[in-house]
Amino acid sequence: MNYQVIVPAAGSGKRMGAGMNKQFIELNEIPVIIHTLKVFESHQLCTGIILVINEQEREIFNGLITAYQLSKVVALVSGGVERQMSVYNGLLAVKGSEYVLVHDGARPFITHSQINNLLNEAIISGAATLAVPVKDTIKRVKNNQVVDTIERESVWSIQTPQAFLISNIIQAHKLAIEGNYLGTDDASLLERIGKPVKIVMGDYRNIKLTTPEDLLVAKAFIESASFQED
Ligand SMILES: Nc1ccn([C@@H]2O[C@H](COP(=O)(O)OP(=O)(O)OP(=O)(O)O)[C@@H](O)[C@H]2O)c(=O)n1
Ligand SMILES: C[C@](O)(CO)[C@H](O)COP(=O)(O)O
Repeated sequence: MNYQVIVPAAGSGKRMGAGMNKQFIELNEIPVIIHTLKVFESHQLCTGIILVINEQEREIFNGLITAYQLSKVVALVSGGVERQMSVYNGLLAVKGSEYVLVHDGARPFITHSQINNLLNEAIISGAATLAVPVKDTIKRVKNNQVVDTIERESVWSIQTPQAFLISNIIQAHKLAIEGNYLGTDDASLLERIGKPVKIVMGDYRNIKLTTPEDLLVAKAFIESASFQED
């Protein structure tokens, strides 16, 4: 099944605190966003990458796309204030594709096999997300006081990519806008309108680079060569 992918990269990287968009931080002398884009560029079923950017960084992104010869980047779309708005802008640029994937620019360790597993489920169910079971004990807390302990077997850490039928995810985004709902991922917009989303087992290495210690982990993944692009 062919697909297009939206890659939101228009954040500011506040929690990373690098003084620049974390997409440009280099791992093994290659910017994070390039690691991410190369995986989709080399994935046979991907017919187009829609990259969502901060307008002020357009020249930098254009330069990188040229330098790394990323021929599948079909559009550079302006992002919004929140991730959800950036993805919505990306969705409006998808053309001629029944399925769409959404993948954070800041998750450079995605692999072809994970994408394939996700696509297989999306074909059956219409909507799917990669995720991994949480390893810690999770408690609900209010005012620094434990409220209760959540049954661990029912809690998963949600990753990207997430895969959707294009018509369903556009409808979910429109209804979220109408309802003033802001979610931290796209699957939640389908959940709130009662549409099922399947979980596909992801990989603990598919981390999102969010805070500075994530960079140490990322460097370790790369140096140990335990991460192999397949
Ligand atoms: N308005 C936004 C906010 C986020 N993103 C993108 O969504 C992904 C996940 O977001 P996050 O990790 O929160 O990135 P930042 O928003 O850059 O980080 P922070 O929240 O720490 O500022 C990133 O690839 C980020 O660039 C986006 O395209 N548009
Ligand atoms: C979409 C996501 O990466 C799934 O884990 C996550 O929800 C993004 O959240 P953030 O608040 O932008 O870090």
